[in-house]
Amino acid sequence: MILVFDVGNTNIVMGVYQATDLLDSWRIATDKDKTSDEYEMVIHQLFQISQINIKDVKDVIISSVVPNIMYSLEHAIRKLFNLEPLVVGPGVKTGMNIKYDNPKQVGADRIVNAVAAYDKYKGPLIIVDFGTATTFCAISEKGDYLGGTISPGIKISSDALFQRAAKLPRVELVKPGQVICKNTVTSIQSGIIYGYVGLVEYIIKKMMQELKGNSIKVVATGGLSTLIASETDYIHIVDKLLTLDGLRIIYDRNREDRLKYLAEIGQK
Ligand SMILES: Nc1ncnc2c1ncn2[C@@H]1O[C@H](COP(=O)(O)OP(=O)(O)O)[C@@H](O)[C@H]1O
Ligand SMILES: CC(C)(COP(=O)(O)O)[C@@H](O)C(=O)NCCC(=O)O
Ligand SMILES: [K+]
Repeated sequence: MILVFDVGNTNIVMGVYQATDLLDSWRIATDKDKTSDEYEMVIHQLFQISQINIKDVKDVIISSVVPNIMYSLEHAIRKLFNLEPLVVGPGVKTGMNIKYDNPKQVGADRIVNAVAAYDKYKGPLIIVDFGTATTFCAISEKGDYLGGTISPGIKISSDALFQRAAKLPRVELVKPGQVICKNTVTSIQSGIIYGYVGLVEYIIKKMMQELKGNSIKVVATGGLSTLIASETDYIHIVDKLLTLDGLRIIYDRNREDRLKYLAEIGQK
């Protein structure tokens, strides 16, 4: 059994895998103020609620785009599982060729998504992750990570409006049904959601032109993927488990090195 962590700017998503089966998954808020003891307590409680034995976890892999919570989280993991987690980054085999100017600069979550999507759906591909930011990533037919775009996420875009315009309220992110709206709340919902659909369709269209390939699949993931995918034909697949599955796949690609490491710490 392995435990995977996807640390995003809004949420930490955890999953427990037995071979390729996801036994359970949990979502907690990313909180830079939580101490290692607090993370330890929350993780411990989640295992108890799901009736999974902590001792059955043989290894841990993390992908993070939030450096400043790693100290607390890794410390909690060391205490709970008695091992040093594998952190996706330089030195970890992903099996993917990263064609970014500086490959170290790409968010680990984007690489993990790309590994999963290429493994599950093959290339050429466009991956859209509706997280705190919305990222688009292009993957070639032979599986190279080509790069992409980063836009402000749906939730933070609407929050910015609420924070900066005195008369505008915070709204629930639901579709108002029509684009011409007759009150403030639905007008904001319309502008944010239908406006966002426009952003998504235009970026996908431009990416498809640059990719030039045929039958390019578009896969969406992240908290708000269903909301946008339900409004456009440009998104072909919604896969909420993309990042967790990617972590499981990357773990497998590093399994031999990890088994050596685990044998070493076992001998201590
Ligand atoms: N299951 C869900 N249903 C609806 N909205 C969600 C869900 N999970 C997350 N969200 C919202 O989607 C946005 C992005 O979340 P998430 O994908 O977890 O971001 P990140 O990966 O950046 O932490 C957040 O505003 C969050 O509140
Ligand atoms: C773009 C991101 C902020 C997305 O993070 P998320 O919305 O999943 O929290 C993250 O992937 C990141 O910090 N990337 C580094 C910059 C880059 O990918 O070029
Ligand atoms: K994410």
